[in-house]
Amino acid sequence: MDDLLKSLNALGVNPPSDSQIPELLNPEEHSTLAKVLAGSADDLIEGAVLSLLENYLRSLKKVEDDHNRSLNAPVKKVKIIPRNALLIRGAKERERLCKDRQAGVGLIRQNQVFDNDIIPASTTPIKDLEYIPIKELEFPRRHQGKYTIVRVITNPNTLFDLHCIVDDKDGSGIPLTLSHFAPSPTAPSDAILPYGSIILIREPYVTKNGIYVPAKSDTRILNKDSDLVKDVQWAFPLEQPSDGKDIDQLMLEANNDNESFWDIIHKLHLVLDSNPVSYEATIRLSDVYFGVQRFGSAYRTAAKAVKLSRDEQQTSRALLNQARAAYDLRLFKKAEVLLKGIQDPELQGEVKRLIFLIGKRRAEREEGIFDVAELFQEKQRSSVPRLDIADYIGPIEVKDIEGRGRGVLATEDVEPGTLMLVGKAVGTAYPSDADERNAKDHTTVMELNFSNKTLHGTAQVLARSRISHAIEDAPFIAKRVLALCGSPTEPLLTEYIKDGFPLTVEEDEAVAMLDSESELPIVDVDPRRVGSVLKYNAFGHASIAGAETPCMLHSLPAIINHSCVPNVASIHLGDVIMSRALVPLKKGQELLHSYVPGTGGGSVMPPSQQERRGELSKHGFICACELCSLDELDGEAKLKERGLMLADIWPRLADRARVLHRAQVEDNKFKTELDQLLEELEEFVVSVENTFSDKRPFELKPELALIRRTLAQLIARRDAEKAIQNELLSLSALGAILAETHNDASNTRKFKQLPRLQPDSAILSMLHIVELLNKTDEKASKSWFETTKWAHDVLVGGGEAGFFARINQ
Ligand SMILES: C[S@@+](CC[C@H](N)C(=O)[O-])C[C@H]1O[C@@H](n2cnc3c(N)ncnc32)[C@H](O)[C@@H]1O
Repeated sequence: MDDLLKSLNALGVNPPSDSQIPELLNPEEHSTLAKVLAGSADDLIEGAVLSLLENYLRSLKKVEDDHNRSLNAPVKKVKIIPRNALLIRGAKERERLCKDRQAGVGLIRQNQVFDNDIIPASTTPIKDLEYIPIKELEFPRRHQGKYTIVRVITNPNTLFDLHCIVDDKDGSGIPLTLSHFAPSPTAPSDAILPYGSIILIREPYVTKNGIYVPAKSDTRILNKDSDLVKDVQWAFPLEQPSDGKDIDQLMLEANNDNESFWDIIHKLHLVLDSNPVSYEATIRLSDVYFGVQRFGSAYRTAAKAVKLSRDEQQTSRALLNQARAAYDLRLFKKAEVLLKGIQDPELQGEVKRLIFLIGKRRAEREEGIFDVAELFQEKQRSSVPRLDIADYIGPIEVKDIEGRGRGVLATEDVEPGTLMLVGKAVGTAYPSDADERNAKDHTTVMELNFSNKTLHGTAQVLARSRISHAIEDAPFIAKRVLALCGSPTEPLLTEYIKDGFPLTVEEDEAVAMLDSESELPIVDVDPRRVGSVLKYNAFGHASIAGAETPCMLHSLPAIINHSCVPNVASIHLGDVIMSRALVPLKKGQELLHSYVPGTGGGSVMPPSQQERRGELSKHGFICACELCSLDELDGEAKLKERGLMLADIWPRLADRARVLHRAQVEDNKFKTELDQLLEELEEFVVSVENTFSDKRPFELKPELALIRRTLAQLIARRDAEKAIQNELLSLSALGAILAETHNDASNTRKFKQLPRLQPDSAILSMLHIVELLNKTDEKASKSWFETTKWAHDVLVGGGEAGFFARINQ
């Protein structure tokens, strides 16, 4: 990949964007991609780009073939390479990576993963394994029943995978690759696995390139005084790795807020290596962990700082950090206890603020009281929003549902608009999280798995790593991830589902895990299991085409099963999902929302049955919802005809409509074009309408909604009445049922049933009706405005303040 990028750069051509990456792998897309990448450059450049893309695919094929060959090679003993040669090789690799990083503007990193189905993570407990030294390892094979212990002797390189040279107590050296080890591609590996770290590797898998560890849970980082290594005599001593900087200098740099969090963490580790009892370095380390969302580490480090503190002021400051971390981990009782211990008068303001926030979070958790308007604003303030809210579980329960695994049911009859549940993501990855070091250093990760032919983009890879690391940081969240399904055919992990829902751990138990003096109870987190949980449960994992969208996992919302016509409106606010009843739900009725992008909101053409089936195919079920049954009535031929019309004719009509809708000057040319387009749109509506069977008993025809709305926008200049009719038809197409008295100005709830799909588009249609009526019938307009606010409250929540916060966005 680097070669491809360098060659494109030499031609003066931009690298492919996140969303263009999948096209690199599809030879049929190459000519279009070459055209787009070459832009207005001449044909010669376009031809050169095309041949670069073809070469790239050929080189990938070669990598795949080499890999497959190596898997079938006869087993041999590893060759022990002289230690010096290995050290030089390690240093060179690192130098190359540093250079790449420095030149890293627009850098795309490719990460080809081969392991998935071939090398599963080890599950054998360490006590059942026997030690094996490096010199007895063989390749290619997994050493079942064995473990080895190695020591990092070169500073590692990273890109999720971590590469370094290690030796064992006999002094034999070998390259080591640790898969999924880094939480981010820009995190300096020295912060994650400092030089000198001692690692136990369960059932090591060895290839011709050295030891390859497929899952982080196959390793344990051992303390130097651990029973397994404290008496070991290492054949070679370690050299001091402080990059030649003295401790004061490192501490000074670690206090610089302009440095990246991971760089600071690295420097603080070096300081603490030479002075483990430094309060200053420990408290600073706990500060910095908040920035990388490591609240468990922040908590434990702050607790250490409390012990190291030398006066009241230092103790108070460390207690405050520990309380903040407990708050972030939603351990409110513990946070309150810690806050009570803070004596420093200067910190009382912050103590009060945290007590206030705890009260707010409790009201959210216990009573479902949320300030939606404030959440909208908070979301707007950040490009990578992570909102401060508590989860809420409304009148719902989780039960097994025949043919669907588990599902979420209402525990009482509820009215539309009732808040059913609110969930904050267990882990969130925004593609730009990969650029934390420097905004210009755009890192795109493409992970291509040859064995199962899947391709993951930056956010998806990041989410998997981050969630795996988050579990390690706060092991009590393991359940919230690993109790979710890993695929429609794989069994659930019994140890995580045995206590049922809501997948939380009692606060005292969680605190005991964090406070434990011994090493933390280790949860076996196989990042590949986390990856498959994400694939079937995360929002933003739908397809690689969503490479630029965030990827996030919400444990309870993930249990809601799918319908193309939802009965709950699940809205996304940053990393939060709020689900409200969209129809009156009966006790025992199953909550259903849509897994298919485009059914939730925005002015996009709702997906056709074929597109919905495509999106759902990985889930292994054929949807039999209301809409799918209606589409069945249309028959194959008509569905196909509709699909073709929408793919071929609609985009061009929509483009022309967009231009005319925005036009400022209404000259003769504009008028002729508008007449013509209106005529074509009316004809198009009729043709699309004809693809729906007469047997459909109601108006749910999502594909007509956007066309009707577009027509309404254009026709409004000519005929307000007709525009209103089209908006009403658009709402019906989204599943709304109008009240018989919807013309009546005194009726502020114009619907028997609110739209079931695309709530945002529906709100826009309603606002357009308000605007159109305002010119002719102020009373009716006001009444529709009240309806719109009510509809917004039912669909999205937040009352009037929420409505205004949202439409002002
Ligand atoms: C996000 S999970 C939903 C929770 C899941 N039922 C469970 O027990 O963990 C998605 C999986 O649920 C199942 N599922 C969801 N909606 C379904 C439906 N309408 N019909 C059948 N299975 C469904 C599929 O196995 C799908 O892969």
